[in-house]
Amino acid sequence: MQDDMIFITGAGRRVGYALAEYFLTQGHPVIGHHHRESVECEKLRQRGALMVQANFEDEDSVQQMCAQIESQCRSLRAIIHNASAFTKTHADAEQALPQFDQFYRIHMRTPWQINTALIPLLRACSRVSDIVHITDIYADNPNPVYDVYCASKAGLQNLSLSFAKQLAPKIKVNVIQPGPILFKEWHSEAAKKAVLSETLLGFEAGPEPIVKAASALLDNPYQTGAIIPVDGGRRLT
Ligand SMILES: NC(=O)C1=CN([C@@H]2O[C@H](COP(=O)(O)OP(=O)(O)OC[C@H]3O[C@@H](n4cnc5c(N)ncnc54)[C@H](OP(=O)(O)O)[C@@H]3O)[C@@H](O)[C@H]2O)C=CC1
Ligand SMILES: Nc1nc2c(c(=O)[nH]1)N=C([C@H](O)[C@@H](O)CO)CN2
Repeated sequence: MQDDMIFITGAGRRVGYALAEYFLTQGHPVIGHHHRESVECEKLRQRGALMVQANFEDEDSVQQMCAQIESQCRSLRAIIHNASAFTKTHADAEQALPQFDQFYRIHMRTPWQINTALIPLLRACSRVSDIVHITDIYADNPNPVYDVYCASKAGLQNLSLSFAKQLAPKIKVNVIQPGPILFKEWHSEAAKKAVLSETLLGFEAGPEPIVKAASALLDNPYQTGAIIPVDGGRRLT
């Protein structure tokens, strides 16, 4: 059983993996969630992280993951909700309707289910503990091409504010809103160029700015209910 662990969802790749690497390097015990196995998962295991698997569309899978965490962890320093799906809304309504379930489950129901199950471990932390939800600047100002995704991120953002009200002062709850952090492999060069032309600072950030924002939130004793854009100014254009 370990104390004051940091639990990161979607830790098997990209931003989530960068977060797990950083907090391990800072000396924190880390629990990393993954949906699919990856080379990065094995690297985290080799560094001593506890890796847990779950499909966030399946509430039983999530419940089993939470039970596994409770059996191996005496307290949590933080939960960072990073896991997410990202697809355009299908043009065909019949294909779009299942996306509502997918995004609702991954972005709203599962973060709520995890927080609710693991609040006792957050309260058992030796100091004030944290929940960080990673949403999107699109939660405030949606891109209609991704309307269902955006609405689910807005729902997560609103849930975050309820958790902040419910859990203070022992647990802080904050939101990070990324902008163009890491494109997908399916983004065309033209699409990337268009996005960055609308981004004041003009470059694809990489995961480090999100790591910096998460670390700053955990270190700041006087932020809860905060919503922090990390977007190169994209939300202003
Ligand atoms: N990348 C960007 O430019 C931006 C990112 N964001 C947000 O930042 C966060 C990190 O972004 P990024 O690293 O690109 O995220 P990814 O798109 O790479 O997804 C993160 C993880 O979510 C997990 N995931 C997807 N579906 C499921 C599922 N059904 N059950 C469990 N886990 C699942 C995946 O796990 P696995 O790999 O194990 O399958 C994946 O590694 C996300 O919340 C994203 O919405 C917001 C705006 C911009
Ligand atoms: N889960 C994800 N959410 C988002 C991603 C991503 O890769 N995974 N990417 C974006 C876009 O790249 C956007 O930031 C650039 O237009 C948004 N959300």
